[in-house]
Amino acid sequence: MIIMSNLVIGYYGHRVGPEINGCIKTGTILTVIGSNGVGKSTFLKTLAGLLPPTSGKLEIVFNNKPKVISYLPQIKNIDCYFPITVFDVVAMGCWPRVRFFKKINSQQRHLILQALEEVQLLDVINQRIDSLSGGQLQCMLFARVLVQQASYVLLDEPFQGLDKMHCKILIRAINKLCKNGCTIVIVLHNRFISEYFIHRDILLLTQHFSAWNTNKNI
Ligand SMILES: Nc1ncnc2c1ncn2[C@@H]1O[C@H](COP(=O)(O)OP(=O)(O)OP(=O)(O)O)[C@@H](O)[C@H]1O
Repeated sequence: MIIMSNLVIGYYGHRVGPEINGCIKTGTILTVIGSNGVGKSTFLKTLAGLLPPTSGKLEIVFNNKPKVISYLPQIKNIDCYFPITVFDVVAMGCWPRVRFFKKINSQQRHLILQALEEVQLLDVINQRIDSLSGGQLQCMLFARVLVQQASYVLLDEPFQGLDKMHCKILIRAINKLCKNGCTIVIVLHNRFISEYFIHRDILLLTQHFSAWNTNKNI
């Protein structure tokens, strides 16, 4: 569960967007919507621990779950020209457990193959990532998220540039994660995608207020 009390987010003490109060329940999918520049990505970065709250309180409760938060930034912020294969990128999801320069074991290899199968990328496993399409790249990065086996998954516009087929693949994988007890926060521009999520909640951010809504008709 994530509890936010009078949470104000921003950069270097400068406030961005409204004050946020509320709670993200464990095992739910929260979609964050709002106009450009209102602070959706800033909110995710704050949840990921990459930015400190400007003021207010943010509490992330893990209980007995692993203290792992997986964060997938917008694809425009990712260097896709690095000479590395699909397998290697997804294997990076094991790093927190394996540490650098150690070999992955057969169990981890199985996890990587399973994640690539989930997003239907097994056939490009040994390809360099600069040979992938935008949709394949996005799915590969999501496969890395799956390998991390996080308690919280934070996704910034994961459907950006995806066709219908790849959207379906991702929606199915996100719902599966949720069924397995993961808590997921997704920044979305197309709010209608949230209708396909199970156990969903919506957070609307505007310049002046934040509002929660469990029904889709915001
Ligand atoms: N690194 C940064 N340093 C200072 N200000 C920033 C930084 N990144 C973003 N901002 C500012 O914070 C505000 C919110 O940006 P953010 O990216 O969170 O908005 P957003 O709601 O995700 O927008 P979009 O829908 O366009 O992706 C914007 O005014 C932006 O200029």
